[in-house]
Amino acid sequence: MQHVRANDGLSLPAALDVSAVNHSYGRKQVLSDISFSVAAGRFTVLLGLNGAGKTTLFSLISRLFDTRRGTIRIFGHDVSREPGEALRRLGIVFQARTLDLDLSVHQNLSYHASLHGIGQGEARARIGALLAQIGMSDRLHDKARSLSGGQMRRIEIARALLHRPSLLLLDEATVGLDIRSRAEILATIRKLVATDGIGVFWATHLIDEVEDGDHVVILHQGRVLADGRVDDVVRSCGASSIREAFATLSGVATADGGRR
Ligand SMILES: Nc1ncnc2c1ncn2[C@@H]1O[C@H](COP(=O)(O)OP(=O)(O)OP(=O)(O)O)[C@@H](O)[C@H]1O
Repeated sequence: MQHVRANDGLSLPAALDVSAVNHSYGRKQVLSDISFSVAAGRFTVLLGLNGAGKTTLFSLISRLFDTRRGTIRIFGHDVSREPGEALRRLGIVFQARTLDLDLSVHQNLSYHASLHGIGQGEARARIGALLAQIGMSDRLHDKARSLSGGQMRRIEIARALLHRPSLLLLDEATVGLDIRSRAEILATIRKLVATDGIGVFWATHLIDEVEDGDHVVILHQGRVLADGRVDDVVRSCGASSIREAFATLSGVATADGGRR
């Protein structure tokens, strides 16, 4: 594995630390000895083809699945031993749509706020601020089913931020969206990192969503092939771009079929 990350976490715990994690569905092993960390307050990309194991990894991090081998820590808290402490620091947007289509935007968000024990007045204030941030204040009372795919995604992002997590996980958040919506969502998330200091772990198979200053974890067939700053990973492969580095490491032409 190309492991080029400097020890940039210093004495602070990483936002996410995954150590020697394995996962199998029956006899089929889909994650093999996965280890990497995600620094606080930074945009880190989990890059891998469809089927690489990204969703499985997210299911383990969020504790949808039990981790049987290995450990996962969120800001130093083991998700198996201290799930409450770990998970309250985590916001997650899954690949599959999860809004209740028959409820309004407000109802979808306030239900989530109440699950996190946020009082009604505080929830109203946070919902107002988040909808303003994502440019959707005018849709508060609209039914979720009346929103476009990109708008639904933005509401899901707002919902994931309501309890003010320090680490936000997004699994293929731009899948199925047009180019403009993709760019808007990615820009919204990058801005969150820059202005609010939130750490983001962004899973994608689209190489054009990766920028040179990002950190990247390359996952391929259930194994971590590289982990570090994009420019360091590129250099350590003797490549001229992250696209070429991915091809060199995985033996597959590109993660996204060569799209630019
Ligand atoms: N419930 C399941 N039972 C058996 N195999 C599964 C199950 N879920 C996923 N897999 C297999 O595990 C491997 C990893 O799948 P996973 O969904 O984690 O990958 P991914 O990188 O998220 O891909 P995608 O972006 O297509 O969702 C694949 O080979 C997949 O077929």
